[in-house]
Amino acid sequence: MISVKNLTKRFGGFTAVDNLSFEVKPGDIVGFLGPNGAGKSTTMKMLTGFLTPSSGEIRIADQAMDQSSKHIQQRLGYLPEGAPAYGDMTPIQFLNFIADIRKLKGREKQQRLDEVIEQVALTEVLNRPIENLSKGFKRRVGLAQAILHDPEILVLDEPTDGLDPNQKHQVRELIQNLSKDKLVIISTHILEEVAAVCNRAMIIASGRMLFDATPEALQKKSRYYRAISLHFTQMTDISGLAELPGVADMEVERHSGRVLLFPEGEQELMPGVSAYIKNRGLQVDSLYEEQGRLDDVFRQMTAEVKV
Ligand SMILES: Nc1ncnc2c1ncn2[C@@H]1O[C@H](COP(=O)(O)OP(=O)(O)OP(=O)(O)O)[C@@H](O)[C@H]1O
Repeated sequence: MISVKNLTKRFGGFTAVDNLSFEVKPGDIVGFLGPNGAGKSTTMKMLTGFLTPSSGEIRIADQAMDQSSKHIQQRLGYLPEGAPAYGDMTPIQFLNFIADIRKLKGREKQQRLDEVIEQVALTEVLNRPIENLSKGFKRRVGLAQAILHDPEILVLDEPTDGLDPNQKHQVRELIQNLSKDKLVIISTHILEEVAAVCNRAMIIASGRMLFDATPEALQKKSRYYRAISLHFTQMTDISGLAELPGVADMEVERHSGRVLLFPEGEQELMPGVSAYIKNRGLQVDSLYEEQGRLDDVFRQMTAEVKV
């Protein structure tokens, strides 16, 4: 369990993290979201004991970070932003080195190395200097070192940054397949990643917490949530759609010609829209209810925050 109270970090006169309080429990996979400079990396550095807070308290598994950082660090894995590693080492040398620091020995050490190398698909580059690897492979070396000792707590700063779509998918699967009693915090700029992997979304901007709930609850805040999206096969008079009961607003997307009908409150529009189309014999090539657009909510929430 992580418990954070009134966490603040100032750099000179600038407040990067501003009075954050939250708790994270085993089983939580938290997507930590925020625009550039929101304070995500700074928060993660404090959570992992690499940066001292200006004020506030961090407790992990009932130990205070300012008193027991070494103990806490044994229980967590951390992938920092960028890909810091010893560039002139090869991945296998680097991972052996990390395994020794993590006090893994003998059969267990070899077993963990084999497992992790397979999990993050590093076999083909094991003997090349890390500095010569592509960004994606460097990122995977970073991930491997974070999970090597099978920690209960994982803090991953943009784990899929620089990966190609297949690798992104693999890393998401890896995170999803971690045992259910782990506690994971992932920062990302990819909103779909949060919907795909996380069961909790936190949004910060200017160091302050704006939202902390499930990704579904975040989606529900979108103005597109339960909006009806339809596209007509031919030019059609659509003025009647805006008059249907429960329709608060209608928009036509200029580039696609797609019609969007926004509901008043929680009203369900699909039955009325379907009946309207059927009764008039109109031809549509697509008709569906939107789930809500995360990028839209994110923009709306973070745009309101003054930097
Ligand atoms: N050591 C430092 N000294 C001064 N300012 C810093 C330092 N580290 C971070 N900052 C500032 O604190 C703010 C938060 O930075 P941080 O890296 O935590 O943001 P972030 O949310 O991780 O951004 P990004 O998504 O771009 O990685 C930024 O304005 C940054 O310039």
